[in-house]
Amino acid sequence: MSASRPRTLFDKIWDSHVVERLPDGTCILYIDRHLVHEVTSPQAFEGLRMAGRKVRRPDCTIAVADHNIPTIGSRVPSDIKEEDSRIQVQTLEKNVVEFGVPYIPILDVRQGIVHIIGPELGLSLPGTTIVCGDSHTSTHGALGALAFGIGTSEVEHVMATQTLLQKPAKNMQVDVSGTLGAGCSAKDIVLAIIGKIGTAGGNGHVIEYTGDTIRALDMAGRCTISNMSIEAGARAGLIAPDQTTFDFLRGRQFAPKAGAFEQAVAYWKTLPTDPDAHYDTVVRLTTDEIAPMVTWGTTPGAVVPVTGVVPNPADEPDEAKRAQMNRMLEYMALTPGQALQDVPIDVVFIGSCTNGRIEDIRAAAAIARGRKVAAGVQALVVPGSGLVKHQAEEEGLDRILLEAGFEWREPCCSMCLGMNPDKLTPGQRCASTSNRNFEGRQGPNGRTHLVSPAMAAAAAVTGRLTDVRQLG
Ligand SMILES: CC(C)[C@H](C(=O)O)[C@@H](O)C(=O)O
Ligand code: SF4
Repeated sequence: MSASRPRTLFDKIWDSHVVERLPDGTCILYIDRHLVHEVTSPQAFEGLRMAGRKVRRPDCTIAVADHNIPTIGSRVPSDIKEEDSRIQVQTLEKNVVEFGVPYIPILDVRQGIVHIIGPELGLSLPGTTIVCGDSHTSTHGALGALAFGIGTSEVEHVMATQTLLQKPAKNMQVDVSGTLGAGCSAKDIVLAIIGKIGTAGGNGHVIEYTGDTIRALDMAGRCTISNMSIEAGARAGLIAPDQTTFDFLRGRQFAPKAGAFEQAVAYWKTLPTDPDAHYDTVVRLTTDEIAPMVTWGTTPGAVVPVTGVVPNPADEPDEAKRAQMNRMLEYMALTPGQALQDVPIDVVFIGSCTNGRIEDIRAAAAIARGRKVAAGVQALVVPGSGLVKHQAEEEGLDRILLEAGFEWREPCCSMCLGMNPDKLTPGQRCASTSNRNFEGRQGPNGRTHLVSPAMAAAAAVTGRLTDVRQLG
């Protein structure tokens, strides 16, 4: 492959990590960083054990438990009540010792959701390849890393070889331009993107997000967008590194230090897509298409501006889509034409690897300040990591939220998915800052409306889905 051909950011990272290209185009890619959690690693470690193999590069591997940890009460693994959860966490703690893998203990302040702590600790760096047995590994693409979610057998393969077999992806550009309107955030951008291209819109592609709206976002916002690339069907998301990225990484625990950092920046500056590089698919949005968004169905693409109404399946010409809409409305207990803002909610969840960063908690606290959670509503705020929690407490955000009647919890995936005690009960309706609204995702027969942190806080104080712009 000629080095002079204009290349995308994706092409550059890919080319620099190919160990071998097989005749059918499949490549063996070198993996720089392997993030490990308790859910998808037990069989992988077991496979190594059976084959008598080691983890080849423990120094490039780091483990943390996040999905199964309670956010309240004892966080000591042997105290976890649910058996599967307890076994997964205890198994991870046993495996990391046996295989010499660095591990962030649950009671360490750096513990948190794997996709929050990667960027936060400087483990996720521009131009690198990052994998994790978790679909939202796309998050790390916000720093200009090629980051894939992988399956458990691939987790074992990476542990054993530090490489991964991958077919090349197609390049997709999603360009967003304009100044974001009042009350809008990165979450609204990505929900609008998925609403436009659909949950299969990115199939087979790696999405690179470009445009002045993306450039203006801080790292938290960029992470939110890249995180949900997977909900658009894409293999990964990418945002070219720039000064915002470099400033964010400087001084972080695992980022290069001193002169090595400046050298790294010089390399990182060569990564952005060359002028005239080819994208297989291009999608453009302007901020005129973005309002505070809310999902009404059970896929992230079933989304409308909060000022909108529940769509009518009768208007959908495609029979299969119409049937799916009917099913979604039945599950969500909504009727066509109903105004979203009239929909009462029972629970609010602010957290997850999509929106569990300090900036998200600040946005929620700004709405909560001086207000009260509506009667009958349970509102959880779950920081994405111990460091986020600590920072929020330094800033007094916990007190603002507690005074308003929100619960302030310990870091974990929490109510993003029902793998720990934080679950919806059947029929409960939740305004959630997480990324998936699938049937039963937050608990059996729970109903999820995906929103931004500010929108979630607004729903908490009014007791219904609410246009945050009305709260000023
Ligand atoms: C449990 C894990 C494998 C899963 C994933 O891959 O994404 C989870 O994190 C999720 O968000 O559904
Ligand atoms: S916070 Fe949610 S989406 Fe993120 S890793 Fe945990 S379960 Fe998956």
